[in-house]
Amino acid sequence: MAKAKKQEDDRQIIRIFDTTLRDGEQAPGNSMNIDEKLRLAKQLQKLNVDVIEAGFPIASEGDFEAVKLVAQSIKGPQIAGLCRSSEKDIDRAWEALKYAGERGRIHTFIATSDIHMKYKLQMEPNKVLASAVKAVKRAASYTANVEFSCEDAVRTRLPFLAEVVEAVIDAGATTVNIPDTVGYTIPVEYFNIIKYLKDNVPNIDKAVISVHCHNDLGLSVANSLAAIQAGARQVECTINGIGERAGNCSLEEFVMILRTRQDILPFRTNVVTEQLTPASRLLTTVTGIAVQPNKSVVGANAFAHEAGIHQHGMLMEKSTYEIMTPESVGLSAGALVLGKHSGRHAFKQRLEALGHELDDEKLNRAFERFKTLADLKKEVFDEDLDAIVADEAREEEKYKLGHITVTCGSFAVATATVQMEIDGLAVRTAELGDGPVDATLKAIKKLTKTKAKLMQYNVGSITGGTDAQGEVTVRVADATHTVVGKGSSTDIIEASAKAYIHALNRLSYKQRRLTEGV
Ligand SMILES: CC(=O)SCCNC(=O)CCNC(=O)[C@H](O)C(C)(C)COP(=O)(O)OP(=O)(O)OC[C@H]1O[C@@H](n2cnc3c(N)ncnc32)[C@H](O)[C@@H]1OP(=O)(O)O
Ligand SMILES: CC(C)C(=O)C(=O)O
Repeated sequence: MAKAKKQEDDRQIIRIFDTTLRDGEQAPGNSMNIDEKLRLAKQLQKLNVDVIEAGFPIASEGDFEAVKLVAQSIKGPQIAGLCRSSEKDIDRAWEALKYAGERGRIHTFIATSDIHMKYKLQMEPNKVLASAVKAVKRAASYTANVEFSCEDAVRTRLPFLAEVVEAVIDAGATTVNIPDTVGYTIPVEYFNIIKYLKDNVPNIDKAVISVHCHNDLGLSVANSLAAIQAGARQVECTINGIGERAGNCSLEEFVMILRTRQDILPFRTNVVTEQLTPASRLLTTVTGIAVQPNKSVVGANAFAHEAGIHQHGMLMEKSTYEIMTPESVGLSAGALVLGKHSGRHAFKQRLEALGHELDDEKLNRAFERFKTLADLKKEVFDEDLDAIVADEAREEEKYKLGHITVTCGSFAVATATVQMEIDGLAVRTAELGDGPVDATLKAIKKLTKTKAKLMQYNVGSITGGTDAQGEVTVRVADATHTVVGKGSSTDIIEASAKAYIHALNRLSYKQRRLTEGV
């Protein structure tokens, strides 16, 4: 026992820097409002990540407020905000981050590759170097917690990269990030870049080396792993691997590699891995973007054994086909079955285990919806609960669905009568359509007078069986924003209406903030 504990202590800590709320948000359809960022930040706190990058404060008033709120509310992890190497960005970042005190981290960056310096920044290398040093000094005048990133480090000439790294450490950077901004490198090359810096930058040990890998060639996790083997001690990653273009290194995959291969990897993280599935689900609930079923660690099939030979092996001895347990990533095997006889305590406890915290009013409404659903379905699954919470957690809704009546059939023209509340006023109309869903959405479009376009419509079922809830996801765009809306119900017409109204509410929220300059 003591020996195992000693081995655990001897393993080197890899700091987990979560950038779901910043780089993760940079993927289309993933942008989050202030309340959503705070909900996710609370889950990241439970996950016990070391750093939460909460946003890019100068990007908008909304992002500024979100970083500030996260800095004020979250205890434990450090809170970072990203900024360019310019005084106004850095000053603005600190205005939001100062609420986290010593845990506030200014993360400033500038690109160092020839291609970025020449075409994008249109700056000579010596000017970029001077700008990096000036930025770090400015940031260090506010806090000792300064991270500097050499954007596009992987395509940077190595001697210049080493020169920049040495200079920013001298200027006060305590973490230096070597990003693979465009997801271009491969493990052995990345290992050599980190090793080169370890061997050629005299003051390198005064800072933590961080890595930030994109997934354009599907190598972000493998590259992050190679980097820690070469000496990096912070890994930047996101829940579900979301992020700009093909995304970032997936937090759950990276963390579970270190946990599962303790036999050959002398590293560990502080992450509470049992919170991984709740974190993944909460993100899906917030963005409305599902993870693919075969996604490692958190996909719906990650622990599903289909083939007879596998099932036989599992029945004899789980380790024949299971390299990590579902419980270790927070899948609640053996949890209480929720159904129409369940009470409020079990319901609340299960929601909390899934990462959902609702205030009393929302909890009561969610509980009522759960009971209604339990009357319709034999068993209520975790996925059903996620869908209920997704509906209840919504804030400030302009549009509310009342009733829908649909007539349709092989010989009938589909007709939908929809009743809604708009800003508290009851309104009603009827429309014909090419099928009941089309008629319903047309009626909603008419009532809301929206000019937004429905770009995508998908319907699926949350669980199996003909009593399963249908889950509809829509993508809707107006002139300035694209949003995703989700709705669920055992009736797919109602699920469609809910998804469409959810998207219109999100657009209206964004429009309001734009008009208010937030
Ligand atoms: C690799 C990454 O993920 S980097 C982070 C990406 N995230 C974001 O861009 C956040 C969202 N961005 C925004 O809201 C806006 O782009 C803002 C507010 C940051 C800037 O907006 P604008 O002032 O309109 O500039 P715009 O985005 O069009 O162009 C970027 C400008 O910053 C400059 N710039 C880019 N990176 C840096 C840097 N690290 N340091 C200093 N200047 C930089 C560009 O050269 C360009 O300068 P110019 O306006 O003098 O030509
Ligand atoms: C600014 C840095 C950290 C970044 O996001 C990237 O290089 O991809």
